[in-house]
Amino acid sequence: MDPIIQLKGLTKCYGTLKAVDELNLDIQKGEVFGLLGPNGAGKTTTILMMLGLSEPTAGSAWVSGINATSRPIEVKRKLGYMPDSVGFYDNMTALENLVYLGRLNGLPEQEVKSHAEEMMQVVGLSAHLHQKTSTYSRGMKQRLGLADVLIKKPEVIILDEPTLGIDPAGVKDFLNLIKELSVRHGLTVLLSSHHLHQVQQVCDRVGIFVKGKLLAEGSIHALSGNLFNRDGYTTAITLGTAPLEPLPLDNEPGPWEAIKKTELVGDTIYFSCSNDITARLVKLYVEKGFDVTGVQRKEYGLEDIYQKYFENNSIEETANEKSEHVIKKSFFRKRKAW
Ligand SMILES: Nc1ncnc2c1ncn2[C@@H]1O[C@H](COP(=O)(O)OP(=O)(O)OP(=O)(O)O)[C@@H](O)[C@H]1O
Repeated sequence: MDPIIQLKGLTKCYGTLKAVDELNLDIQKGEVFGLLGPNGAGKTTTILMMLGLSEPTAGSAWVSGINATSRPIEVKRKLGYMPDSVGFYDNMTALENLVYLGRLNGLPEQEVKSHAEEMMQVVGLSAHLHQKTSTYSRGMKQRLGLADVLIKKPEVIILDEPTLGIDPAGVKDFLNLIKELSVRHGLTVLLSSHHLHQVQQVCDRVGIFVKGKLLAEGSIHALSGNLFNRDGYTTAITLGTAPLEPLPLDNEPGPWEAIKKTELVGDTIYFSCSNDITARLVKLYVEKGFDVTGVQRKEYGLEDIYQKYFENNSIEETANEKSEHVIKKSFFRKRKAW
């Protein structure tokens, strides 16, 4: 099946600055794709080109087989875009707001109200249909924003930092809702965010952007696998009594040639290996009569993946309040021992 989103050599220059640099990306129908990158990486510029709101310098963006640049109006019918802050008419109720937007989007008069009510139900706001949006919390406004995006029955929704300013419980609910929409309704979701933990929870695949280029793209599992291939597997074994030195394995039968480095720190031995031999190591220590009190196999999460891909890129801090603390936390957080 053809990808629902296809970016082919997509490039955007502002004067001498290449904001987006020959971007190639395919996104399949029903996928939840996470766009990750620091401020100024080119995410918004890419989204604007997909929406047909900005013209590429070179290359093309396709949505449902429609060229976003040459047929922007048709593309907008396929796409729903939710910016990081959604505005409503405060003096109108939530339902009135939605009905108004539905009419603007050309929904037939006989179905606009029932469809708006249905969307309110989908996003969990049925109990607040007739409440003025001025009294809505930030989390409720984001849900209403989603209903607003869904009302025109898009095939793809693009969400820019959708959980900004929502409390942790609200974030969890919102992410679950996105996932559910994707699974139940086959909706394709493009989520632009700095919140790595949230992206990890909800996205099938991620793309890591920096300085207009896509440095890596794939499932978290695949990207994590790449790092294992590059850096190897690490297993930490903690013993009840601190050994004087790691076991000399030279004369033992087993896959020990996989071990590249061994390090003893306190009562924990760290093994860096070319493949995963955790189970064999535990078995060996138990057979030798040691009390094994802890075993940990290093797993790469999205934060590690992000950090690794940025290792050789200097990160410019910006004054953008929106994500400054999140970026700092992700990039400069003291690494754990391993
Ligand atoms: N209209 C414009 N004119 C000139 N430069 C621009 C324009 N829009 C964006 N840029 C520049 O292009 C680069 C990419 O910006 P973009 O807004 O796409 O990044 P972003 O990844 O969305 O960042 P953020 O996370 O801060 O929203 C930045 O260096 C930005 O300053």
